[in-house]
Amino acid sequence: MTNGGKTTLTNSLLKALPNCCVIHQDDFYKPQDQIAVGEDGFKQWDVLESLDMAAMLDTVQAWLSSPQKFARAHGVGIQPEASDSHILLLEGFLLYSYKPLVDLYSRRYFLTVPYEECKWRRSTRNYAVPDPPGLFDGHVWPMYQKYRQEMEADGVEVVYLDGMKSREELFREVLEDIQNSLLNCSPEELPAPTPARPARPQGPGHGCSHRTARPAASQPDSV
Ligand SMILES: Nc1ncnc2c1ncn2[C@@H]1O[C@H](COP(=O)(O)OP(=O)(O)OP(=O)(O)O)[C@@H](O)[C@H]1O
Ligand SMILES: NC(=O)c1ccc[n+]([C@@H]2O[C@H](CO)[C@@H](O)[C@H]2O)c1
Repeated sequence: MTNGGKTTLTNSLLKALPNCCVIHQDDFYKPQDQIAVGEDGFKQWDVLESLDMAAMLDTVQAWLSSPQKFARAHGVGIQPEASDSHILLLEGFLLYSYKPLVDLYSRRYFLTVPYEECKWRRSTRNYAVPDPPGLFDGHVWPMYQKYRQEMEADGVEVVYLDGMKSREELFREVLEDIQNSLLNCSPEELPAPTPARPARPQGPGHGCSHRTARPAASQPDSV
């Protein structure tokens, strides 16, 4: 959710994880003159239609087709000795409402804070386009509720994170979880070609999509 602490957490993870790239959803906002004005009189910054999600998907696909090339193009140093895994972090407030992306994720995290905290944090922020008076209660919060309800009704599974925890605690919690999922993707645990893959906790996803595709014979014993 807005002001849950996504950027703060993402920046810490980015520094800690090897071969890690990030894509920020806010970078895909349409130009301001293409943001509709709703019946409520507010510019609709918090609806999916205000973002160029096709362009965001293209960027994710570019990473999927070659994480090394993507990392090089974005100035991320490759550390081949660290592991042969690559990680892509997506950071944004409407990541689980755009169908073509929903099943691509290996892990889905959702930071939440209570209404009062969210409103307070938001009031301290300076966005490129400042919030007009009444935007939070008239648009931001209702849209947050709407999209979250839809996500839950659609059965999109997420790992909820309590955004009231300290920055450090959240960082440790998620870092550990990511490291565990990397371990669970070690070659000896990759599914054999014929039997069905055991159910992953978060639905189909891409599972080990962060692993750079390599011929099985050349894979190391562990990540
Ligand atoms: N764990 C935390 N505890 C207290 N304050 C936090 C925590 N994490 C972030 N903050 C503060 O809350 C505000 C929002 O943080 P941040 O920019 O990371 O959120 P965001 O979810 O990316 O917001 P946005 O809606 O702009 O996408 C900032 O002022 C930040 O310093
Ligand atoms: N990044 C922007 O251009 C912009 C402009 C106006 C409002 N916002 C707000 O950013 C949040 C998502 O990070 C949303 O709640 C928008 O209201 C962003």
